[in-house]
Amino acid sequence: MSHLRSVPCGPEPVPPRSGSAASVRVEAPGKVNLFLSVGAPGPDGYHPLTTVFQAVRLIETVTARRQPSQSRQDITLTLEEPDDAVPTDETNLAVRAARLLAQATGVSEGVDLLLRKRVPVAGGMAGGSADAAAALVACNTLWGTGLGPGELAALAAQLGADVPFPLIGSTAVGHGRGDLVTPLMTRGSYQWVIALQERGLSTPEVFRRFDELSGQGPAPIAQEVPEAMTAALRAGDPRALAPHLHNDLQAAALDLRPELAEVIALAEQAGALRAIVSGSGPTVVALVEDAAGAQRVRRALEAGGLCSRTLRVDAPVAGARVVG
Ligand SMILES: C[C@@](CO)(OP(=O)(O)O)[C@H](O)COP(=O)(O)OP(=O)(O)OC[C@H]1O[C@@H](n2ccc(N)nc2=O)[C@H](O)[C@@H]1O
Ligand SMILES: Nc1ncnc2c1ncn2[C@@H]1O[C@H](COP(=O)(O)OP(=O)(O)O)[C@@H](O)[C@H]1O
Repeated sequence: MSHLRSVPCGPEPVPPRSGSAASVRVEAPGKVNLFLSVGAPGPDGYHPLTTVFQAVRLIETVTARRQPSQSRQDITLTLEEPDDAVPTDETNLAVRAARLLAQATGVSEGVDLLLRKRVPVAGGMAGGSADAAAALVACNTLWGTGLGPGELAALAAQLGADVPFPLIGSTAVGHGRGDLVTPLMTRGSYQWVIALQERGLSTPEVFRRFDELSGQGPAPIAQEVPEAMTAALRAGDPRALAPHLHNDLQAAALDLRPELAEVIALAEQAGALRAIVSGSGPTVVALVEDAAGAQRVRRALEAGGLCSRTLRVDAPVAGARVVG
């Protein structure tokens, strides 16, 4: 089913705009879920969510380059740093995004995409979704297709539940599959220590385990984000936010990867305000008060030997935007 109603889809291909830029570079952020309430799956297999996304300073970069006019008109993707875990074919979310935009707008031009990844792959931080959002914005600019934010969001939702959020970034509430996003007013900056795992977790597998663990059905989904959480975010108060961090998928992720419970415990013992699994995991994110706190938590995690790497990032940051 198409979610896109107002995009021109006529049979006439849109000719390339002469004189426009040869390349467009776009940055888009990864995310953490500050709150994730999951309901029972619907007939399409998708679970209704009430979630709070926060965009973190782990930035994906997609550069869209115009192809020489005599070349085959195609969509190609190259990774700046080759990674076996990231496909470079038609299944890459950035390629799917470019193709969907071309189809929706009748563009016949190709594009070469160059992708620089900084978000851990299959880590529950929506790196692939950020790539798709960045590719939509980059190609919309390169091709001069002129879709507005609402039209891009509708295409994004067709690519994946997590794709609309990196278009807007900052902090937002997600409903539906997580694709219906509304910006949330927040203040201040939040410091996170990110504990990475060598091996990712598959999102569908985590949702499946969630269903298994829920037996007769999960607890009713939270219809709204708890007021205490939105108040803490409005106040810009990480101490007040910490007790309200919540992830319904955490039990499923811990069931699949029991060692993550130790990662969480280590981070909290080292002084993190709170540590939780990010989205479907296996990345654990620890909210810390300041740089000194971050350093203590990173040291403890690295000494514990239960994660492959740690990073320190701040949040929130802006959504997909053209740079350079
Ligand atoms: C769990 C979350 C939380 O933000 O993020 P990640 O931790 O994976 O980044 C998201 O819901 C993931 O979104 P995303 O990764 O875009 O999901 P999609 O590609 O649309 O769907 C992949 C699969 O996940 C399951 N899925 C996804 C979203 C949803 N609301 N219900 C689901 O059941 C379905 O099995 C679906 O086939
Ligand atoms: N651009 C992309 N970057 C990363 N993974 C991608 C991309 N396109 C498709 N994939 C596939 O999607 C899977 C999950 O991607 P990712 O967005 O990194 O994780 P998550 O869904 O946990 O946030 C990867 O294992 C990979 O096979």
